[in-house]
Amino acid sequence: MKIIKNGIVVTASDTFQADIKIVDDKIEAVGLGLSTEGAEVIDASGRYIFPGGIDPHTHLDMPFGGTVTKDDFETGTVAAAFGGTTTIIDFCLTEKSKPLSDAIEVWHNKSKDKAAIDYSFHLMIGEMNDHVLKELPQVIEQEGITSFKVFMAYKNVFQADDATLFQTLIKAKELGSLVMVHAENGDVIDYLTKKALQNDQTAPIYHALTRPPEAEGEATGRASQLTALADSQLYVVHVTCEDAVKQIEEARKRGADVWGETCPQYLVLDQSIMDQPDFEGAKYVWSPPLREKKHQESLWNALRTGSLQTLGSDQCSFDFNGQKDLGKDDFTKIPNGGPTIEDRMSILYSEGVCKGRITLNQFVELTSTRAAKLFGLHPKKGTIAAGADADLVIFNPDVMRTLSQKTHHLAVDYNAFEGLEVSGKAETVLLRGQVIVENDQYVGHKGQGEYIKRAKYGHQLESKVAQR
Ligand SMILES: NC(=O)NCCC(=O)O
Ligand SMILES: [Zn+2]
Ligand SMILES: [Zn+2]
Repeated sequence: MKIIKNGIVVTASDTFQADIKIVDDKIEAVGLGLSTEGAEVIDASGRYIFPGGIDPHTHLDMPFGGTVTKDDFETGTVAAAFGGTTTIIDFCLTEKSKPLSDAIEVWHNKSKDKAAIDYSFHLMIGEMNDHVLKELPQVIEQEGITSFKVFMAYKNVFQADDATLFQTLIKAKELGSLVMVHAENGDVIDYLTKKALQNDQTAPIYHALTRPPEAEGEATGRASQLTALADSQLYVVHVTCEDAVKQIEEARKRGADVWGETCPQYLVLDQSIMDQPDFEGAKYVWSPPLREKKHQESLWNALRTGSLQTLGSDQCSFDFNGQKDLGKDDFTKIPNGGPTIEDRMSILYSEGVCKGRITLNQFVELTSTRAAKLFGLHPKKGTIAAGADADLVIFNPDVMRTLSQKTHHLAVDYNAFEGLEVSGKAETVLLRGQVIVENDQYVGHKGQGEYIKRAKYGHQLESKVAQR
């Protein structure tokens, strides 16, 4: 038994002083003056206690562009734990010609006995056909995978057509699951990319210039309309720009169930960083790309007003030396993505809460509670309440630190936020009642993270349509 004493408990709805009693892997009680008899006491004076972070968007040990992400389920989840994240949902990539179960087995093999924190999978749908339709109910019932990802971009690689997206929306509704989209117009991007290369525009900045905000806005609007037509629900991953935010806001005003996620890189970095000499811009090649600075204000407003509901990391790291440089002479060959899993929560706390853009409770909602609800993990995860898993972060708001590759816990050879000063630090992290980070050390063990089967219909509880 453990008692965390004297901390300030913060949930998505409340902030209050209380002790937390933990028995085995669960929270047994939250209240003032809990008896410490026979308990191991953790003093949290002057600290906040947050529910463990839930990162709904990661790519660990993922093949992409002829290489594989540098961070895998071991290094990536240890780094996540240092940042206060105790659950991730990783994207399981499928191949069109193979059964879905093959891909899921591959992802289990990548993660089993490796993950330091709890984990689950979303499943990519590349093409809708009779085999997929037949397999989906089993995937949901046996694997507890209740969310499906459709890529509207990456032509000739992951991109699915509108018929696939539409049928996935219809089927997901029938099966109580949620469709997620990477919303960019892949055909337009393909055309712009080919034109750029014909004009010898090969540097990293052209990655951004060939993927304009309009291409994201158009795809977001199209996916939202198809969702309304299918009377289904949609979660838009990595929203980067005003164009896409507007589409989500309009869809929500019309009463549609469209939710959106943004990521820390889009909140604090802008496109100008990609136009550096010596190929440095390759470190910041994401899809969708970093935008002009003006878009950051739209994203912050959307987080504050509830038009965007979650913060994912989109962790997808490649070394600068030896991986990003595959695209030295051609930006289309730079593997897309960056290291963000560890700093996701710190950046939102420091840039969001400390700068008065969001409240403490919104911080918890955006980094944990809403993802738990939308993806069928709540109330086991995402809150501090009797009966929930004791996934907890004891957070010191008074520490100032500088984000850097020298001090991060990822394997990748650079930090996307190098030099950024942040306030606050996840000092002690508990996973299901066990301390896994304390005194700047990882004290858990490899494979401690468990695979989580998620519930169906979680997002329906958040549904505007269902509420009506
Ligand atoms: N975002 C990115 O650039 N890489 C990861 C794959 C994806 O999410 O599209
Ligand atoms: Zn994506
Ligand atoms: Zn992603």
